[in-house]
Amino acid sequence: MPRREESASYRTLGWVGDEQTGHLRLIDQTRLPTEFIEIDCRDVPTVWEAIKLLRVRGAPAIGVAAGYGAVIGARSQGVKDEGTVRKALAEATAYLRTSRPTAVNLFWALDRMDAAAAATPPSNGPALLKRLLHEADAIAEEDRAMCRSIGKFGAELVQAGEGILTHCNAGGLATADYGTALAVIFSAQEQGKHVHVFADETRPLLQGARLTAWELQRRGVPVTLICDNMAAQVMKERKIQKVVVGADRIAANGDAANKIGTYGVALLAKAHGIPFYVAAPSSTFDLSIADGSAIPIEQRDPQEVTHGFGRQTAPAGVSVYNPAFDVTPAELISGIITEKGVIRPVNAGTIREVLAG
Ligand SMILES: CSC[C@H]1O[C@H](OP(=O)(O)O)[C@H](O)[C@@H]1O
Repeated sequence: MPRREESASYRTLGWVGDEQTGHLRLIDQTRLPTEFIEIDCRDVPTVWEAIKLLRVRGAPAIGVAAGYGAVIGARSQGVKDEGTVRKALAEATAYLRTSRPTAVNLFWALDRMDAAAAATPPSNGPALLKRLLHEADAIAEEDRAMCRSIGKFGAELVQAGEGILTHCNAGGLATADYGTALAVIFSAQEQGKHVHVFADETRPLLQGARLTAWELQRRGVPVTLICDNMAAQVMKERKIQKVVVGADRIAANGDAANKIGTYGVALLAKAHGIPFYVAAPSSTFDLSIADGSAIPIEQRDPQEVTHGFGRQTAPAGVSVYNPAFDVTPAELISGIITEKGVIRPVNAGTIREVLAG
């Protein structure tokens, strides 16, 4: 049963109860900003659907949701027999891997859940399930800590009074808490360095208009919403001194996949001499791929484009191209703000050095 509640401080998602009878609770982000609805996920298909339909979204938040989804799946065929729990976990993680292809955090989290089970010596079903919930909780807690550290390092780059442009939503809603790109802004604000944010609405699903503007308003950060096609003009008018965005998967050389439109913003920033930063935790790096050409780009339902805003906005049968992400080459990125420090210049060597730190 959905819960309607506008709490002063919200929790994007989290576990409620114990490992045997508890469940995942998450804000249904498709209902924001007009409705604050939380949904309780008690089976794996509900978690899968929540990820697929962006009820929960944002690379780190998807990873956290997948971790808890693995716990729900592991107990789905009974808890008593340990072999049954192991088999159910494997089926659940394999299924959750099919929900969305681009955010590497999904696969990173599910790998962690599978590895936690493999590293747990034979015991019994309840003990294994408790261990799995512990791992899912650790993924969430680590993400909270990484976001605050990203905020700390990122805020050092911010000057009071700057105009900062961001694209899509890389706020608390995209993570376990506090965000990545928005963490930079929240942390700067907490240090008394107030900035003005220009938020791209981010078609077709409007994460910027619906979610970033909502988050910033709630925290008292001045925000101006712009259409995606206005970014060049606000840069030309010298309203923007910095761009900070999130990421869904960063290759070993620093090429970064993020919401569609990010690559264009990076090109505009370059053309206007504006620093362009990516903020992402180490769990968003995929060092198994050399460059961005290997990042799978999700293709989404054409109706997201033709039936946005609650009405049909294109002729029936029109051909639609709807990639959900694009890849910004490392040479357009001034620095990558991680929980371990700022990677700059951005290249395979500096990435290895900072992530190893
Ligand atoms: C902090 S990662 C946020 C990242 O995820 C978003 O994609 P989606 O809304 O489709 O999950 C977007 O690329 C954000 O930058």
